[in-house]
Amino acid sequence: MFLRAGTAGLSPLRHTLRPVLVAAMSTGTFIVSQPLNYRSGARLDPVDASGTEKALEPATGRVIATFTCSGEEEVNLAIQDAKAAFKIWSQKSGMERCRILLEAARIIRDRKDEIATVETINNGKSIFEARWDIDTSWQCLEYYAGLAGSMAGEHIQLPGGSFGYTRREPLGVCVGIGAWNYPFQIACWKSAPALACGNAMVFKPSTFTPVSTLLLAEIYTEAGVPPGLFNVVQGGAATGQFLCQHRDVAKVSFTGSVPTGSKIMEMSAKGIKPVTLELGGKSPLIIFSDCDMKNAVKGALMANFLTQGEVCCNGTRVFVQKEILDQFSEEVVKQTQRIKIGDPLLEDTRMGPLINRPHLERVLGFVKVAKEQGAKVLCGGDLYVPEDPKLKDGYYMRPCVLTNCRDDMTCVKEEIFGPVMSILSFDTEAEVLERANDTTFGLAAGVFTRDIQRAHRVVAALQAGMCFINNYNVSPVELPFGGYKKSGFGRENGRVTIEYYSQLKTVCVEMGDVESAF
Ligand SMILES: NC(=O)c1ccc[n+]([C@@H]2O[C@H](COP(=O)([O-])OP(=O)(O)OC[C@H]3O[C@@H](n4cnc5c(N)ncnc54)[C@H](O)[C@@H]3O)[C@@H](O)[C@H]2O)c1
Repeated sequence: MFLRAGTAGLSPLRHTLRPVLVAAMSTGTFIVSQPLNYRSGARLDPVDASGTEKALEPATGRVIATFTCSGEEEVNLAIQDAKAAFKIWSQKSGMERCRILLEAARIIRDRKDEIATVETINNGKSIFEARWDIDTSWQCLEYYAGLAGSMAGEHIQLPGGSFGYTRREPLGVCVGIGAWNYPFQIACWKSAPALACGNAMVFKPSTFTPVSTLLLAEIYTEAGVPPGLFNVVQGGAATGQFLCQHRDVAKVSFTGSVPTGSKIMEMSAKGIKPVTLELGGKSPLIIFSDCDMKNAVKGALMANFLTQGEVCCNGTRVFVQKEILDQFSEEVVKQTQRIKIGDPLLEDTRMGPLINRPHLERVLGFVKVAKEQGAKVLCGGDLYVPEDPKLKDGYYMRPCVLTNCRDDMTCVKEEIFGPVMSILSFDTEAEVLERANDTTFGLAAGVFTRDIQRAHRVVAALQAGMCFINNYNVSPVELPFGGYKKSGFGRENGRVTIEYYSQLKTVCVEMGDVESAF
């Protein structure tokens, strides 16, 4: 299969100058030779640099792209370009924006396999899962396309026939900064509401996963957004800082770690820019003894092992009521050992490699410390070397289940961001709530029980922005997603996100004479 390049909307000159992209889409062969920045509706190399980076294929450890990180001048150009496109886009009606976003959603849906393949190659997650990510990506565009046409203000009657009204207006040029675990999906979850509200966006992917966002940029162009409306700049912290500090940026939406989120907030504070922060977590999953055991076990695996455990909202602190601890642990281990690890492009693989070698070593380090602190490894937690020789330099490990865990252990307190589940036992509802909330994070939480009153009572008491009852880690785009406490603020998805990408203008209209104090 060949990677199809979206070309509609490009000038003939640009089109013919465009280098031929890539390559056979199988593990060990994919190379990106095209530029990875996107501005004015075309791929290009940045005019200045703040270093170079290499992107890897985690399955094999191969370099698939070497790229230049954008310097200050390139960031300026991307933002100026977005400003010009904003002038055109913000004047369009909601229905006009709706049609273009629907077309972009259609193209993503049609190219799902190809985009999922690129995502799998650059991120390492299984192709099975990557297709889910692409589904929640086009669904997000469809959802906000649907809302674009009905965005409206209010009309408020005042005394004497006077009245006021409100206009819901876009913010301007928004910046999106993404993490590496859901590269395409994060770019969609930020850009869809931003564009639906009439904004432009400059997006910076993680340096580990620069590739798939370019496909989104090309798709937006093909669907008919004005050139410059969605630009991509590549780079790390330096490029991110140029974006956050830029005076013409109206808003920053960030997905990543707590320490970086705190820096983003500081930089944005100087320009009084609103920020959305989607940060890390150490979420609790509470399994009561009256649960449906089969579903609770499936829920625990969903809560821990998607994308090799590199998921912000994972329920990694699995609290199990004492009566069922042994039975639950035994079943979880059985299911975990069945997870097929290996080449992420194979249809039956369910766990691919971690993102890179340092991260793999960091995750294995957490397992080592857990053992030293008294945890017992029920399964996994060690390196995995696939039989296929082309995978020997990939970053694989066996998914790990730890038991005998205590609340004060490092593996229970810190975000590991790898396939490591910590099982803790509890006696009472009051006790488990106290312990579940004893964390500085508050992204997600889950509860498995057949007692409907208990389920709602428990989620009401949990300090987390996204709570699941009798399931875990499903992401319907209709539901708002975001954190409490140090997991951030602002929301993505759902109707409420319109509030985070727009502002209200109030207009007060006098129908009589001015009543003056003078
Ligand atoms: N809440 C969510 O929705 C969500 C989703 C995915 C990941 N995450 C979190 O993201 C983290 C993992 O992602 P990561 O390792 O890419 O996080 P990270 O904070 O290291 O990087 C995130 C992004 O910020 C950029 N960046 C780094 N320093 C910067 C700076 N000083 N100024 C501006 N930009 C800067 C990076 O280049 C990258 O694009 C985990 O903590 C995970 O929980 C949260």
